Amino acid sequence: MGKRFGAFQALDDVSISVPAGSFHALLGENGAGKSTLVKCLMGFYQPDAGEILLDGKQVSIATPREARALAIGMVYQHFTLVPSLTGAENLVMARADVPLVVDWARETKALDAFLDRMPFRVPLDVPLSSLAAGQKQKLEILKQLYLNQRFLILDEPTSVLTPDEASEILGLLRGMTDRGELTVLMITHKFREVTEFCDSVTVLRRGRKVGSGSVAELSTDAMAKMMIGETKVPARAARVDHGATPVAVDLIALYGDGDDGLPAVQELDLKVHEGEILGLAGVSGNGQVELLEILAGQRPLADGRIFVKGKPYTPKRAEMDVMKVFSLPEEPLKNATAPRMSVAENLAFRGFDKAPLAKARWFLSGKEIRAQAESLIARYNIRTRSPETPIEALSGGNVQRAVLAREISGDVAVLVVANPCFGLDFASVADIRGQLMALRNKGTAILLISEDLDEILELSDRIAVMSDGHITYLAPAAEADRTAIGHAMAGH
Ligand SMILES: Nc1ncnc2c1ncn2[C@@H]1O[C@H](COP(=O)(O)OP(=O)(O)OP(=O)(O)O)[C@@H](O)[C@H]1O
Repeated sequence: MGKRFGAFQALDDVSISVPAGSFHALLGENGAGKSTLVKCLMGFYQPDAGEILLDGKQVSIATPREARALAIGMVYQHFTLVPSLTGAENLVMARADVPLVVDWARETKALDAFLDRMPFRVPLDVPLSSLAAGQKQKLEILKQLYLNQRFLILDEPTSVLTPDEASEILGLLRGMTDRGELTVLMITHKFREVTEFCDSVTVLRRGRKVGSGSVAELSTDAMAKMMIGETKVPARAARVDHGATPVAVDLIALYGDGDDGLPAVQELDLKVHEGEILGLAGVSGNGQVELLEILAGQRPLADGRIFVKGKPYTPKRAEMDVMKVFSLPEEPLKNATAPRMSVAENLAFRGFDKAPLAKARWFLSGKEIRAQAESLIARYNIRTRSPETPIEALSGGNVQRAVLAREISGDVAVLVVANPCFGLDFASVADIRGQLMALRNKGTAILLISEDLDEILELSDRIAVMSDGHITYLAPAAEADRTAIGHAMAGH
């Protein structure tokens, strides 16, 4: 298969073969071409070279609808089901032949019979929004099985799950492939998932296939080497001991509402000191997103007070600018970029109205904006064809890197980040975590919101847990206890 975007060869003569009933991993660094490959298989893109053989027969897949008719389905990193509908409604509505008037009594019976044949169950009678992340992801998979998809493409399916949930779901899928009920092609950045659940692996680098083989015969090191070639993983800056430092951010009795109008952040108190990483753990959906949005000025504060370096702080652009408060939200393409604007323009959002990017505060200097972009692209290793490329054309990991570059490249007093390494390959994870540590060492106060407990344990000076909108646990990292954190996360 080959695929070009303009002059850029995103996939170059890549062949991959997935035997029926096997579990195949697709590995590669950010921008390697993994999504492009599966989008060609799903009919989102048309490959411009190569062919697809299904059960030995050549097929053409012009649209996702045609992929679906061939029993090829895909599960994404983020949830795609409708939160306000129940599981049953989501499943039935996803069908191509959904009738004008649904006979719910009949459908419920049919769904029950369907669930009886499945290796796992999910409550289908409650709105999706009331299910935990693991349950939602199971339902995404059940939906594909309900639609009779027998070749499942999973794009980093465990990013939003806890390690236990991830193991459970991959274990169940592995059981189905072992019984020959399913064939799986999974994009992942986690070597553990490859070694524990997959039979074979293909590795892409810069659009080309650089290796493949049976998992049993490949070491993690060999796979890592194939992914990044001779590139060196940067060594992490050591944690500098600052001793006691002043409070940089003081959050006092914060309240904020969620999208449903119900309180999402409730009586939240938290301090982050200069030169400290405060790790905020929690199961997703406990108010972390809303807290970040309040601090980033994207959601109104219902009540409470925020101080930055002792001064009252209102999260508006002008104050962020003066007090040097920066943030990286989840899903940065959606929440922190203008997708169709160029990489250079997106990188200029923080400073476009100031010298040197603007002259006399009114006239933007295209030359300066481009020069700044070129320097950030080089420094943060953002893989883009040019600074003028729309940011939505970058791979997921590179969008993440671009937004981080914009937020952390200047003088940063306070940084609020949510899942900064989401979807990044292992070398980029090391790089970004190193950058966060270096910022902390320079004195930045970092509030690190993450669903990855290992990330929190690795980076934080102190660890807090957020549950049901407020802080339920707080301890210095050296004294933090995994079990106690787990209990606090579960709301005990
Ligand atoms: N629609 C598009 N237009 C232009 N270029 C694109 C488009 N989609 C992808 N690309 C480019 O193709 C390359 C491969 O991107 P792809 O999304 O396939 O990478 P990936 O391996 O899935 O990365 P990640 O792990 O970050 O998701 C990237 O350099 C990207 O910028």
